[in-house]
Amino acid sequence: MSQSAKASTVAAESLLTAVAEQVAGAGDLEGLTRPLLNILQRLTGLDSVYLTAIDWQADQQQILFSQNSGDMTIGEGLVVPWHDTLCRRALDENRFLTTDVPVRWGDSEAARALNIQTYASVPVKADDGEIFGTLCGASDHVAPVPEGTESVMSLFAQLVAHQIQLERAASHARQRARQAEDAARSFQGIAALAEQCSGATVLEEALHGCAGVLDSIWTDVTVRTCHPADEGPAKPVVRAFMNWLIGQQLTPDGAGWWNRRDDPDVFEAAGELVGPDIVGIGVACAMRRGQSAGSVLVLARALPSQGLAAQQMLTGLALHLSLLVTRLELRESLEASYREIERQARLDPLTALPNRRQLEEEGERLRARAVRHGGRVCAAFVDLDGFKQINDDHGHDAGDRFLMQVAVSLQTVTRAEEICARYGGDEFVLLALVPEHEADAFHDAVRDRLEEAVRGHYDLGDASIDYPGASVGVTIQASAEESLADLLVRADEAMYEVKRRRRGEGASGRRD
Ligand SMILES: Nc1nc2c(ncn2[C@@H]2O[C@H](COP(=O)(O)OP(=O)(O)OP(=O)(O)O)[C@@H](O)[C@H]2O)c(=O)[nH]1
Repeated sequence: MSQSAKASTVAAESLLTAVAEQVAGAGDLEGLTRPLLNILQRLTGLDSVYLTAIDWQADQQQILFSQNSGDMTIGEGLVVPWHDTLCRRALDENRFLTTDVPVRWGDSEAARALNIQTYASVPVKADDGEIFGTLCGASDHVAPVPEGTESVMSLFAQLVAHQIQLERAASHARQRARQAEDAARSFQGIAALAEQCSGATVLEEALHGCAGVLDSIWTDVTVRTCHPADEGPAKPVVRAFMNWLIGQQLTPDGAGWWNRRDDPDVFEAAGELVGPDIVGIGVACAMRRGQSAGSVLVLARALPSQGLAAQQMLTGLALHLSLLVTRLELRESLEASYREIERQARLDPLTALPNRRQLEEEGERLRARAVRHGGRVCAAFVDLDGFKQINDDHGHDAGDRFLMQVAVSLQTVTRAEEICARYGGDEFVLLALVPEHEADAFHDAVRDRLEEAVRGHYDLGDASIDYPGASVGVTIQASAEESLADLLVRADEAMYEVKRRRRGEGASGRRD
């Protein structure tokens, strides 16, 4: 091997060693590129060597890293229109080296401005052929670029392209990881929102719970709740949102995000609530028959990082709130039905007076009051004399009409603290609380009151009758301990005593 061949082999080996060291130690694109530019400049002797990036969409080329010597300075960060560059011309002509730039590419303003005479350029290409940028060298004089420079620059360009691809892959992976984290947070958030809605027994409770969840997962937001019943400060914003939705002619799913461009007026209203720096407003409404029954309002000073997921989260929340409203409505109407059934079960269907079951419940309450406050329970048994005859003479319907009118009369003379019930057939019972020292007077007064109430003229449809009156038996508890059942038995007996007397029978007559 000749001396010069030996020398060039040694130079090539030391160059490769230097490059290998730089590549191994490079932490990022800059850490790789700067030493490579340094080696390249020493190797070529060109005034400026640099790496560029091409933005194909913006039609621009930018100097990323450069190394300058002599009079030529190609500044880092410099951006030039791509179509005017020497790189574009070199690429188009597939030309590595040009030593007569002013002659060949005299139309390039950038080359004229920088006074470039010699120019070398290789593309920095991804594996799939995408051109990231160029690796270049330039001098303001005719520079004798050594043989083999093109291969070295191509090798360097490959190393740079490799590094760019690595960094892009890493950035892509980081982005995917962030998206996965965001998605996980969204799912957790939606699960937490669903839990708030499924556990709530009133809408306001769910609205506040969900507002708390959103507040904890999103930063830079103010979360408010709004309910039609409250005239809270968020109400104008929510109303504007609903109008906006209707204006969009969307099927309102009750959720949305919008920005200042969508409706500046809404942002004015929001600004008055929490300050002017709101960039986004989100609303999730509990929908009831196309109207908002209540809402959660998000006023964001920075859009939640979840982006699209943030919208989905509000849509999901609106759905859960709307389901809750439906569930609560169903429960309410079920409860109302139960209450009505319960009420009906305590009423006599013909006269609408309390029936025997309710009489017994109320009677026990009266007994308890008698024990607490002193006093006695008074029971008055009313049996309509000759009722069977009314049925027989005028028919069952007329008998019904008679019973209903008697019930109205008895109800009319029943005082607020008393209870009057249909005990069965043609029997009615009145229960009252009597102060102990008034027992005797009350006994006669209640009997007279009831007899008087029942006696009189009745219009029974096809017929009318003058009814002479009922048998009324009145008893008062012997002591506060006497049971209601015993009291009613005694009242029944007293009534029969009266009935027997009224019939003019002997005292030993028994009930038929
Ligand atoms: N129209 C009608 N009749 C009823 C109703 N419930 C019971 N009755 C009738 O009421 C009558 C009551 O019988 P009684 O108490 O023996 O008849 P009464 O003529 O009043 O006899 P005394 O009590 O001895 O005076 C029976 O004929 C029952 O069929 C009802 O809801 N409507």
